[in-house]
Amino acid sequence: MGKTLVDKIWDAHVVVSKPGFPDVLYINTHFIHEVTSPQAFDGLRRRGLPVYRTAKTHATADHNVPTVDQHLPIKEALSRHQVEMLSSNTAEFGVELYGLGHPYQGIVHVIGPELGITLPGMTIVCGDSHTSTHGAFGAIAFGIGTSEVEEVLATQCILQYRPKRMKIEINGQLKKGVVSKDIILYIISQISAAGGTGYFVEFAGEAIRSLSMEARMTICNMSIEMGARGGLIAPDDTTFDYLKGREFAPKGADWDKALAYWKTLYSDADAQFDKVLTFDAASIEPMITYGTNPGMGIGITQHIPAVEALDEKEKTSFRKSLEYMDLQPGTGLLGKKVDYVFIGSCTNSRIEDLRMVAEFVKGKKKADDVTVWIVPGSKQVEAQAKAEGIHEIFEAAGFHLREPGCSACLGMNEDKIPAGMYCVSTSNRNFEGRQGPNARTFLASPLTAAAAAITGKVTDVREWL
Ligand SMILES: CC(C)[C@H](C(=O)O)[C@@H](O)C(=O)O
Ligand code: SF4
Repeated sequence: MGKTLVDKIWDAHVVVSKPGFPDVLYINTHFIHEVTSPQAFDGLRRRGLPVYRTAKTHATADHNVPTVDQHLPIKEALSRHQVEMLSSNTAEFGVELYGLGHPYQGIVHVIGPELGITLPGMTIVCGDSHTSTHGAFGAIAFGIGTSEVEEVLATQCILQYRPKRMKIEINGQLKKGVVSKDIILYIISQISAAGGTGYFVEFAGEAIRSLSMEARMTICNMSIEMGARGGLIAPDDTTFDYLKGREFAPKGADWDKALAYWKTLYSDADAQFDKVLTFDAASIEPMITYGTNPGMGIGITQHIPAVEALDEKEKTSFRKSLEYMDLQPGTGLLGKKVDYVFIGSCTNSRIEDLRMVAEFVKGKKKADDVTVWIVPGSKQVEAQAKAEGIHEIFEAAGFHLREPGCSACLGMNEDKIPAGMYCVSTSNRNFEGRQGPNARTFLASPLTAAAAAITGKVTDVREWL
């Protein structure tokens, strides 16, 4: 019987496998950032251990960094401390750091792919749930906890049970105004924020194949928001073209050898999945969330469900969620006033996202009472945007391209959405307090966010295209 892609990669990395125990899995690449690494380094120090493979460990500062005046000392004491600890720990243990001021600095899930560190067939971990992003290259990539970060730093291996495999096929073609963020918000709205629990999800089908690498990353990034352990997409020519010539990608004869292997990385035609779901791309419209988990999403023209339409057990959390959002069941969101627009995060802060926004806002002005934050995913994205004149289009529209970091995706740095305010956000989580205490989040695509920046309201971007 054939193998799934997940099994092919898994089997190539198992060091020890014993029935009834987790496998010992070799890890090709370990990304670290300032939030989940300090205790792991403390643990190494306590045990007197070095980092086993420093060259396979890559560090960046992203969560706690400010997104203006990065050349000045960080104002918030806790954030400053976290970032300083990453600098001293990486220096002590010999790990290269792309810290503030470095031309490669950025959100960990943006810099791995753009530097060609993330490659097909790899096992990749990071003490961060959205490590699933790297699965877009046909890699097994998943988030781990702080004690596992220590385990991987010390051994370059991790103990893991083999996951169940799910395939999600998106057939047909996307309609105008619908982009990859809408695909993933749609899937999660259909299967719920717990619908992928215990699975590694392979995304397939014509609509996925036709996506760029950056659009594929958006999908895999949010696979964990349906509870999955990770998501991945089989590599193809789009993947290989994206990787060729990148800083850390193999070169010359090494490239040819790697390419020959990468071409074997697909699920065999007769491979068995534990679950298969199929959706039609044409039935997806621009999506927006109304609640406090990413599964609470609707097509932009649709209405929030009525309470009566829900299961008894869902009703209480649904009511609580709408209370937090100060929204009424059974109503639509179109025309709802918006206070902030945040375009950024490891879901949607790459150059194609910024290009998409720039193309839409060119020649338009932002609404007077909306604050717009556009935060590139990395220094390289920022430099590219400037080289293309994208920052000037933003300035003319009334907003400013900030400096790279996680920013308002989570309230862990200076960029917080004030209490009670509504923010259309291209990030991946809309939990209570996620963007700041009592802030209210509408998750959407960069296009839908750009439209809200111009009108100051929740808007159906298709009316403008
Ligand atoms: C801080 C970090 C551990 C966390 C995560 O794991 O995802 C953050 O990146 C997030 O998006 O909530
Ligand atoms: S951008 Fe947001 S989701 Fe991504 S790593 Fe940073 S905090 Fe987590």
